[in-house]
Amino acid sequence: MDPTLEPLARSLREAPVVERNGYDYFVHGVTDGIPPVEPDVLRAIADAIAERIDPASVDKLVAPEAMGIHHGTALALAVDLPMVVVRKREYGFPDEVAVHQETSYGDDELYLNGVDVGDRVVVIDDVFSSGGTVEAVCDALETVEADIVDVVTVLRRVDAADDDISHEVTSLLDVRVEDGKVVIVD
Ligand SMILES: O=P(O)(O)OC[C@H]1O[C@H](OP(=O)(O)OP(=O)(O)O)[C@H](O)[C@@H]1O
Ligand SMILES: Nc1ncnc2[nH]cnc12
Repeated sequence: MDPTLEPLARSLREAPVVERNGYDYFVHGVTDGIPPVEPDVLRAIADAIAERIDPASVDKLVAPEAMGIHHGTALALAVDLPMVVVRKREYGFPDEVAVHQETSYGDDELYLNGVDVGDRVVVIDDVFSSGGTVEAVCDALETVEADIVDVVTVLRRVDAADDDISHEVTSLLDVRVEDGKVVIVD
């Protein structure tokens, strides 16, 4: 493991796990904003993602609401790129694209604005679980004919991920939940 991610790994092992619609949902600053996420952890995440992408060949970062936003923001500051938020709120702008998001424990509508034809984008999110959110965001980006350069999530739940998704996803840490605890998978 990247040694700068050790504090993140340590705190994940202590995260409480709650049941959400039959799904083992861990609660952590990275994925939920509670308990507080330490600046060093946020910085280490942004730096580790920055190392995995080539900012010179990217026009915009794209982060889904809500928990992609703090990681997208920290990365945008680190690599000096603009960031678009995929909202759960409809604006009704002429080029808005609406997609349906299905997660491991619920569903919602997502609305993409602010990405143009040919934009080279990197998608950033906190966690890849079933892959439903990444799939919905990528569908919306394909609808506007953006060029999806990379999809990066901080965490990947290897015990929930659907391998049959259309885009390769890079994650900083792979995790699973076992006996009510988060386990880091090497
Ligand atoms: O791979 P999936 O099964 O789609 O799960 C991952 C998604 O689930 C959470 O979003 P959610 O919309 O539930 O909540 P949030 O608004 O707190 O980000 C998380 O932030 C990811 O976007
Ligand atoms: N906070 C969270 N904990 C565990 N799995 C998740 N999948 C999406 N959000 C999650």
